[in-house]
Amino acid sequence: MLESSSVLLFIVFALLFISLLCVVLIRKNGTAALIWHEIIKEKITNFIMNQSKERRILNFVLQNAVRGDPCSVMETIDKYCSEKEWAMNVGDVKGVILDKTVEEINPKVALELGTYCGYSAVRIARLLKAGARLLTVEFNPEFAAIAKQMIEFAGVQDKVKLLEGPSEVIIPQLKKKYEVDTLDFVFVDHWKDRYAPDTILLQVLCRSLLPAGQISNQLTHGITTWKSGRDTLLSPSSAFNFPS
Ligand SMILES: C[S@@+](CC[C@H](N)C(=O)[O-])C[C@H]1O[C@@H](n2cnc3c(N)ncnc32)[C@H](O)[C@@H]1O
Repeated sequence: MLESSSVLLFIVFALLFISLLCVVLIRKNGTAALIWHEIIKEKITNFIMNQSKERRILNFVLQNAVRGDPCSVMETIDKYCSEKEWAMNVGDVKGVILDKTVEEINPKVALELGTYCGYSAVRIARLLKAGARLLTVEFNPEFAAIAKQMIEFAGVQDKVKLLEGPSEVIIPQLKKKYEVDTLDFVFVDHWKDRYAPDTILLQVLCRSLLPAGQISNQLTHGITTWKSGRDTLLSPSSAFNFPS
């Protein structure tokens, strides 16, 4: 009797110790925090609410933002993601750098690789001048559906075309299927392993209209890598031209 109660006591203390260890780890270690928040906690919340995080973000926007006001949509997404759940939007800090680049380049045709919930698409689209357009590429059907609603709610749907599918399939179709002759601005923000191959794909597609030897220079000079190393802005000094 005494033996079994001391075993039970040991288990309780061991569990308490492990829980305490986990809490300290989550607070002190970035990777542990990421695993807890982004994998374990998110999966539990999705299961309990029977709803994805991206759907929760959209619902929060639909309930709290002003329809037809892109800035209100952006602010509401930022509020949700800073107060409730982190999400992989470019966010308000890096968003300011994105804004500056878009304003500086003033693109007629812009391309975004990686739409997610549409945050950066709304952010870019609100700065486009009349007649300019943004093509944004997303291969996850759930994210694409959410982004479409987000873009429409923000009132920028006339400036944004969402192309659903993998970037490596969409990029070669830009010229013929989507009537793109020139790309003035590319925001590369999809999965990291596609950064280089898709950049090369864009290079190859515009090769014949650029003087030999200038392509790599032009691209190297045009690329700004964010501090986090995650997102890349591709803003060549002159546009990407697609050969006819
Ligand atoms: C970091 S998120 C994009 C965030 C978004 N630009 C923003 O700031 O609001 C990356 C997105 O790229 C998408 N993605 C990743 N690889 C892709 C590919 N090869 N083709 C199309 N979409 C891709 C993912 O599904 C994800 O939604």
